[in-house]
Amino acid sequence: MQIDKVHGSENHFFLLDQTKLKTRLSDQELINFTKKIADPQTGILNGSDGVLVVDQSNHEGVAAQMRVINADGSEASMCGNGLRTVSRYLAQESNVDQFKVQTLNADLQVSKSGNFATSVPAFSVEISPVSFAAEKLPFKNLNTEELIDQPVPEFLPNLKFTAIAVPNPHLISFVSAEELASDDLGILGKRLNAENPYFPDGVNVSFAQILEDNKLFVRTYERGVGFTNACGTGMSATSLAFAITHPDQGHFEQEITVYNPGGMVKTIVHQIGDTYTIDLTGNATVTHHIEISEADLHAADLDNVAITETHEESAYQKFVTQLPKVSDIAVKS
Ligand SMILES: N[C@H](CCC[C@H](N)C(=O)O)C(=O)O
Repeated sequence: MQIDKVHGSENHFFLLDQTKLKTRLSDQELINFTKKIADPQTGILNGSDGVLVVDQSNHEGVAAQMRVINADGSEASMCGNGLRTVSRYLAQESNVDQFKVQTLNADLQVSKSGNFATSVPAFSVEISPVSFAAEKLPFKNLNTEELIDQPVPEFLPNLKFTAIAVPNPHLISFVSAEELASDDLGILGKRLNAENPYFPDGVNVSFAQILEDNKLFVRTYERGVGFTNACGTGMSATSLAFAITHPDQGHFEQEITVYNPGGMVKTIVHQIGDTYTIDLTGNATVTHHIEISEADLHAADLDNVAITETHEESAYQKFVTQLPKVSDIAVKS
């Protein structure tokens, strides 16, 4: 049995296709396997932010199903960077470049897009459904039904926050370069993902710096994970918050470039009536193939795996090196 190590913007995952197994891993086995392999101490290849689980879909017109198990064993309703890598995997399996993938709450349109750079394949995925409603995030005890560009001194003084479910929950603040570099994001992220009165299910927290018109840098503290190199749904939700709260700089229906600690993605934010959707485009990189027996998968035993490197990472690193330095862009604006 082969599993892959993949990444989108260096948001790393192991990809497991349950349809290739004689017996599928149960939910408990998936949790055990994820906790083991994703942990840099007990896992392989420095661990990951989680495991992407591919399975059959029984929805009509849908190619397959993707589930997202976070590094701590919790399940996320969506993963934007992960969906791009799952899309690439499915496209290669089926030789089809455009299809739908079932996620926990929605069937999402995906498609192959032009390479991001030489030997850096890229995919585009739909991020939806979007909601601002307190019960959808969910959040409570904030005396508001929607949190859009509002100060919340209980979180941090002097910052404004926007909460968006896409449909996994995100809390976003547009901040200065100094604030971005401070410890505040980690402290707030930890607080809102421990037991707290506001986000009972935890929340992915993103701080964004506006670099120029349609250009952002986003850093995310993820629920179930901690600091990540990049969070696809986070960058998508932040792009939407940008267009809504800074309409002079962030524009609907125009490409937004989002830099992150692991690279860069492109987003386009759409509004049809009062419905929002976001397109997220970025790399879908396979760094390793891993051979593991079916019995070892079920037992979460990683002692006898055989790892082969694909050599795609050097092309990705070259692409990252060619990106403009965020500090240079920020100084220009
Ligand atoms: N990294 C993912 C999101 C994982 C979400 C997860 N941490 C949660 O909502 O629990 C992304 O690229 O969209």
